[in-house]
Amino acid sequence: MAAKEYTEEEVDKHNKEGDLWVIIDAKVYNLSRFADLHPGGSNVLFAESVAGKDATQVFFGLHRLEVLQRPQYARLQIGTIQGQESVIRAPAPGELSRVPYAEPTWLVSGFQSPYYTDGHRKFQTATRTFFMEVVGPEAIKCEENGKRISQEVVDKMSEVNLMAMRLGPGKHLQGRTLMNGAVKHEEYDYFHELIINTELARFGGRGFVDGLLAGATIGLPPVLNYGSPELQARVVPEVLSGKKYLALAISEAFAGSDVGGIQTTAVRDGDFWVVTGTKKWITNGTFADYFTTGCKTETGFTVILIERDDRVSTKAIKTSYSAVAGTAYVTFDKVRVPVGNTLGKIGDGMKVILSNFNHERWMVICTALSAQRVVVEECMKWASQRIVFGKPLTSQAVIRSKLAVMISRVEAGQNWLENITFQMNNMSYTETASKLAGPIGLLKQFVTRSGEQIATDSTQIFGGRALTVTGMGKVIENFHRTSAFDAILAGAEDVMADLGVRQAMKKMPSTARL
Ligand code: HEM
Repeated sequence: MAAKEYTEEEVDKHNKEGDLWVIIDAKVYNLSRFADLHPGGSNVLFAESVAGKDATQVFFGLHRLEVLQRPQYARLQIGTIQGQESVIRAPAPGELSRVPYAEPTWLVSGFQSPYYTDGHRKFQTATRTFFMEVVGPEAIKCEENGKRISQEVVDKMSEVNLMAMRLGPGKHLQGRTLMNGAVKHEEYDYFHELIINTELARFGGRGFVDGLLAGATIGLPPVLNYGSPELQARVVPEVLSGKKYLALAISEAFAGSDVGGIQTTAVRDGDFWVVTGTKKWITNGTFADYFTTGCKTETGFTVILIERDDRVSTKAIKTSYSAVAGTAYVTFDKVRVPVGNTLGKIGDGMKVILSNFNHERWMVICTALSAQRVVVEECMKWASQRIVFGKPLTSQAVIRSKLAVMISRVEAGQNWLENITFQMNNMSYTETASKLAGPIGLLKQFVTRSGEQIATDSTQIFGGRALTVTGMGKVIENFHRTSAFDAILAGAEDVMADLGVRQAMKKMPSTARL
């Protein structure tokens, strides 16, 4: 950090080509040599109100704070302004945002919650710190370059048992040290998992949310709940330690939400299944070693764990979100799979898949809501720092009205989510399957419909900046481009809405009349 102090008068003398200083947030920057390299052009820097002056307001109308944190730009700072203190700073690892509605109320000072304990708070701090320090830089890099998450970061996630925790509470956590001891395995509940899902979606990249081994999160539970002890003993440790990767392979070009229509077939040949067919939109499929696969068998629908071999081929599908998710088209060409790899009973695959769907959908709700809250924070900051006609954007009633709707949607979703999470904590796995499928479906469609509205409103607030992949509006651009993923993956929005109502109709008492 440059220690030299200057007065504003001294800085003002450096206001021309070859000798150009500016002040941003009480810090003095020497832009003399940088001016010609400035991505926004050199002439804007020589404007009378900028050269040698305090350019804080104009700077934050055009750049994100992270620009000043990049090493190549941070080193342009040569000192500070005497008697002034810099006030703008990025949150430290683990720190909560103080922007209103940027955090759920349970994390806001002075607010109470019936659901969270001090243990959850401690876990939240440890988890946010971990994500900001270890995962965040990787998230930003991978979202941009489309490369899969590095083994180095996966290894660090395994050290804190992140993958295991993402499967929810259960015996698979026994004997593991969770998030460096921030929670004991017997205390771990769905609110801890909600915290993880919230933290992992805070980096403004929807592709990375799925690239962060979402495939195993949705594909391993069937192994854990329905695999034979031998299969579990081999596969579960490999996947939870990040040594092997796993994907859920249900959807096909032939069938999506209508799981019953799938065409991949498994035919018995002695102690083996011979599996033939294709799967589409398989998250993490490009790099998966195992595929939890929905197959048509003689007696119905059966789920089988298929290990990658030379009869399994995967091809990346170009989607509108980042290739980091490893979305694949998978072809099984007469793959021989031991019958011992069957998950659940033969012909009983629908039960395996349906019970798994609830947790998957709940997870999508958590991450979608978290991403929406990030959008609210971006809009709150932008609307405050963007000056139009001499006033901040927040002075426009139409902007405040959009913020009001956005905030209300996120808060409504959050409250409903916490209620459902509380029920999950107090129901058995089978009870969850029978009682919560409908509410989870309804909540998912509510949250994803909100997401579409939030995408539209935030784009209006950011204007042209929401249309560029980099710069001020990059989070909004990403959200707007990808919010439909949440509305489709794990069950299409309309199907979710319908499921919720159909489940409710089934429970209508025969005694009820107007
Ligand atoms: C330490 C000082 C500065 C640095 C390191 C810097 C760096 C950058 C960078 C990296 C960009 C590319 C866009 C982005 O990544 O956000 C940019 C764009 C720009 N900068 Fe600067 N800048 C500085 C100061 C200023 C100042 C004082 C002005 C005042 C007018 C300015 C005006 C612009 C403009 C107009 C753009 C284009 C913005 C857009 O495309 O939306 N910059 N600057």
